[in-house]
Amino acid sequence: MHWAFRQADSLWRSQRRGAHDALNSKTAKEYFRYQETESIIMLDQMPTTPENFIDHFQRASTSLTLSIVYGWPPILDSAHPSVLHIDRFSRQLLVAAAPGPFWVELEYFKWMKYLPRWMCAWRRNAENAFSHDSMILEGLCGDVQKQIDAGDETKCVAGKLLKVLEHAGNTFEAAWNCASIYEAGAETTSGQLAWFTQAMILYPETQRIAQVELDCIVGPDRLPSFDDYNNLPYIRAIVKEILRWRGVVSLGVPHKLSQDDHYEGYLLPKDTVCFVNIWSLHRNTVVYGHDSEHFNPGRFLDVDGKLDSSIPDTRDEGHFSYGFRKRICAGRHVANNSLFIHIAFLLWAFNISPEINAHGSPNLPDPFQCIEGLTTADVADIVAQVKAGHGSLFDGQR
Ligand code: HEM
Repeated sequence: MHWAFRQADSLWRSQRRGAHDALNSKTAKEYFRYQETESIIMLDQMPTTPENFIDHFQRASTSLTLSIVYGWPPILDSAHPSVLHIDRFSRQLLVAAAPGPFWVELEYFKWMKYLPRWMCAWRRNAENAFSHDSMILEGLCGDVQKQIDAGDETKCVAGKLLKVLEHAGNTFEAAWNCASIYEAGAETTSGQLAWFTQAMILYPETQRIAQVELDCIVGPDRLPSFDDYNNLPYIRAIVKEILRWRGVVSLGVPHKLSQDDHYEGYLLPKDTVCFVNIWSLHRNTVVYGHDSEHFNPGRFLDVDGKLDSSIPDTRDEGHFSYGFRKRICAGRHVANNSLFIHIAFLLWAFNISPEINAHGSPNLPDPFQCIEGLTTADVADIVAQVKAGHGSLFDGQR
């Protein structure tokens, strides 16, 4: 079902090909417009309820993924049923993927699969969640299929995958395949933004360096955009460092060995479930230096301030948060772009600082009010002008 956990068989290969077509570095540029729109909405809404910053991040990430995967217009409400659904779906997945009740039948107590259903709460929960989710996901894909049948040109990922998988005659797989992208893309990006907020509070000097860069390149009279990408190396270094310092998938995605393997004299038998300790790799002082525990975007810049992420085996990412080799995250270009533009917008518009408590000292790091103030009084005006210019993108919201 969820193809991040699927064996690398022929169906996985065709899904991966479809996802590559839809999410590769070149195609990812087609989504710039959506990503900028989500940043504008975030800037517009954040000052009203800055304490709910995580809700704003979740709304933006879910809305973007729905646009990319199913071609939806932006959703504006962080309590929209789709935001809540993706949140519940991801939590279920985390529980199912972690060693625990859902592994009993699969791995260690195989005899338990012969127990009657009424004795197995884990099986009932999994089956109920599966039927419920399948219904929602098939509905989402079904809407796209109707558009295709009506002859509408749809550029969304679901449209592309439905065409690829049509040959295999497997629309149910297409529904789960799209859902895997939808799920993989939403919570991860918003989680990274939450860690970004914490980094800005704990390392205010990095926030100031980034804001000086934004002042020089963007200035106060317009919003940042992807056209500034090459001229904002420090913001791009922040993206890499957030993923290294506090990657949201710090133990990777568990995979089963397809054959016996040997590591440092140990036999790892076929079917062993393996995790990669990415957290530990990111604290390797030989690779990242003696300050590897700390948040320091400067580690990704050379002496001329240019981006330098030449860490072996990371496909130029400079970290392992997107996984490895043929299973590497299919959406990493989209994720990097989202993080870049959201972070540029947030630091252009706001100072992120901790709440000061009744004793005059900051509440670090939690609980905290993250947004203390706008960097310039004109932010609201500029956002309003840009929203007016982007009129069509804000039409037909769900
Ligand atoms: C900061 C955000 C993200 C992080 C940290 C992240 C991380 C990961 C990791 C660790 C994997 C598993 C790699 C493995 O199996 O070893 C993965 C797989 C995947 N990710 Fe991401 N991801 C992010 C965002 C996205 C986005 C935005 C999308 C899509 C729009 C996406 C789509 C996928 C897909 C489809 C897979 C399954 C690939 C496969 O098994 O072949 N991810 N991601």
